[in-house]
Amino acid sequence: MHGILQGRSVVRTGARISQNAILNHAPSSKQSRAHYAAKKMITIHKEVEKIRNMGISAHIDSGKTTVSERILYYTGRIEDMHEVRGKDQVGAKMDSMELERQRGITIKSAATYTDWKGTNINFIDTPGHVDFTVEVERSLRVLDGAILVLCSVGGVQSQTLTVNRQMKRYNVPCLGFINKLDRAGADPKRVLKQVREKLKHNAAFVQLPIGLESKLSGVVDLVKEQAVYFDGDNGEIVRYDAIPGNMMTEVKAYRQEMIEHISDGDEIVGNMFLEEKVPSVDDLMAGIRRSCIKRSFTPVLVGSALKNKGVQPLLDAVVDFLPNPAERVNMALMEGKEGKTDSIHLDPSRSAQKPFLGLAFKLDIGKVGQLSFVRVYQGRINRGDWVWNTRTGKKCKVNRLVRMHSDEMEDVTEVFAGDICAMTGVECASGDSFVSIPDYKVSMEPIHVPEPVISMSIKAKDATKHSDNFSKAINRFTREDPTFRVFFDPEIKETICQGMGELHLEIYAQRMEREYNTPVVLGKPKVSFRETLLAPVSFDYLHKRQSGGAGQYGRVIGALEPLSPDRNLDLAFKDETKGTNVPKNFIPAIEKGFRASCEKGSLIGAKVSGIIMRLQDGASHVVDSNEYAFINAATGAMNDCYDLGRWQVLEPIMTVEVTAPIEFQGAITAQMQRRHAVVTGSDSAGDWVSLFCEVPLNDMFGYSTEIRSATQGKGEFTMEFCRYSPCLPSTQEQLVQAYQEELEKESGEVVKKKKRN
Ligand SMILES: Nc1nc2c(ncn2[C@@H]2O[C@H](COP(=O)(O)OP(=O)(O)OP(=O)(O)O)[C@@H](O)[C@H]2O)c(=O)[nH]1
Repeated sequence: MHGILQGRSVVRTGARISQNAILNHAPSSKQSRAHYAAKKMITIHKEVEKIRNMGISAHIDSGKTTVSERILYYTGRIEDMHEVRGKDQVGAKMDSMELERQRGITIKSAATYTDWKGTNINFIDTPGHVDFTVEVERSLRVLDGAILVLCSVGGVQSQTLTVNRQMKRYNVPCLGFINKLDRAGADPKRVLKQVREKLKHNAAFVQLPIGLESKLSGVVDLVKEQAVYFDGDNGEIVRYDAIPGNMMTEVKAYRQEMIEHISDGDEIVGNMFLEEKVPSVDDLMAGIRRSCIKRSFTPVLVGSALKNKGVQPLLDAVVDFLPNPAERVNMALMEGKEGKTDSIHLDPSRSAQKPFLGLAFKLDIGKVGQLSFVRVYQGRINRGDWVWNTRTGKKCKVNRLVRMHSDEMEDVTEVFAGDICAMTGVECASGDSFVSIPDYKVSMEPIHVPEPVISMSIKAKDATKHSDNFSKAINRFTREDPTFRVFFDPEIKETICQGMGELHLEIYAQRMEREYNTPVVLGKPKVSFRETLLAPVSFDYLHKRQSGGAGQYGRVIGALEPLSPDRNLDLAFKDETKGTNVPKNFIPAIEKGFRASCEKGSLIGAKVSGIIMRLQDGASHVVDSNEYAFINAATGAMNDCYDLGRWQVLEPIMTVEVTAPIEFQGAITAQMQRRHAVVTGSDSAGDWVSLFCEVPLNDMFGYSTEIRSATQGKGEFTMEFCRYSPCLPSTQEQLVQAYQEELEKESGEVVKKKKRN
């Protein structure tokens, strides 16, 4: 009853509004320039209630960049809209890199800010490919809310699960936006079901689509009970109208469902529900806001960014439901007594009363030098101020303070808690904290950086001509991206790069050629295996050299133990010595020797992890003990452990989702089984089937070609890192044998060279 009455009242409001069609954004050809110029002068120093820091995250190709482009257009930040991979060859604003525009994918997250109905929205468009996952990770670390974009056909996909985990890790509230309702096969109800079942969200529609696929004409706002249409050439005129008569029953049912879900997530609306009181529109709006911020309810909106439908209500929802910076609890670590750290609450007020604290979450090294993207968590900072890096203790001057608009910079003089800005002149690594007072020993928790899983050899095609540029490029890329690592392997005399996937490394190779004029050759991709210990092993090693010259003396006694499987990528060291047999000043040298020995294991020469060295005792000499002696003692102890311990190879296991027309289900299942997959589930929608599996990365090489040929080019797959697990005994045997042969070949060559000499 309630719903229908509300609906009628909206018919009147809608009719009134439709006559005076609201222009949320008016860049019609005549007005556009004046409108754009006026909008460009955005007030920066808003009160905290008028700020939103939000991200747009999703699985590959769900439409994040297209949504961002519409947001920029409707808020007057850009004059024209361009499509990702559009015919005009311009590309979307947020995909500013040439390679992004060419390939139609987002590689780097891009930040910008805009203004919607008086609220300042800072937002970051993030990549969808799992290879660039660190970009999503660090963006979500500093944002207060997010839009989770879902494709109305694809639904919840593998990368949606990753993004969802990342949001959970940083407790980021989100709105769901089911995009691409214009596509054939669009099924938003199925997607909502998946959001509930697979992502475990207490979610409900707050909008319903009016028509689907080619008949999509607008959306129904279930809270305010009105239809919303998007008129004009680019959907810039938002027209509110009465709900179509044929949708009344559906609207009533889904509104009731929405109220029930809000009640589950919000106490106040929940009590009204129990007392059978009818919540007003304001009650519902407030309830959605409270529960969305608490992450106990996820409002789901719908639309089609490409067809310009549903983006303005999405912006309204960002303002109405996502938190302002003061509504998030931000904690920092404070150095306490005796090396202990305490968690402290940060003050979100936009004033200079409390000391400044900012987190550098991303670096971009370009023409202006290092541009450090910083989220301000407390206090204020002015251009020209001095700041201290809490990790290095270094003091640096903020030469320039800017706000980013994709690849453009706009200078500002000061920023406050809640702002996102970029600074030049400050030296840092991504994840460093800055403070304005040197003895303010407070820093933000670091950003989670996933371990690289794949490696390839890399070299400049013309090493003599391009060695300088090659080093410059490597230096820049490794500083900007903590998941891209490069090192020289002296044994095989090759430079090795490691990353999150083949695409990740290929993109860097292409960027070297484009941006540094240095064509490079990549070797075959190799999996980054690990080695770990199966059972504890004790050590007692004396390193002694006391004949002639300065002596060396150091003895270490203790045990090497495996860590629990959930810590199989960690290395730990514990000093359990009592007394002064091993003087405390030599403990760091022992740890150094231990960690250096873990760089290369004895089975296959891979990194060693998942172990703890417990140092329990040892011995020293008054004259001959020094750091070097204890480093050697630790190395000797590790060599003994390699000989005496039982070791095992670990390999990266990937979560793989294969999608193909249903007639190929048998073929893709067989393919996966041949690749030692463990099938964890399957799902079908219409004529398509999705297979979910866990597969060793080592067995996934060449799969893109194989799936294409087995499914007439129709099948596709996505994969992402899941965990490291022990590899099959047969795989371990093969790897060990190959490593032994490699070693023999090398030592054979050494012997031959010596003979020739
Ligand atoms: N039919 C339809 N296509 C859309 C819609 N939104 C985006 N697309 C298209 O989907 C493709 C991917 O869009 P993007 O905006 O690049 O998606 P993305 O999520 O940013 O992509 P990545 O960052 O590479 O993961 C492009 O070809 C878009 O034109 C939509 O609402 N309907």
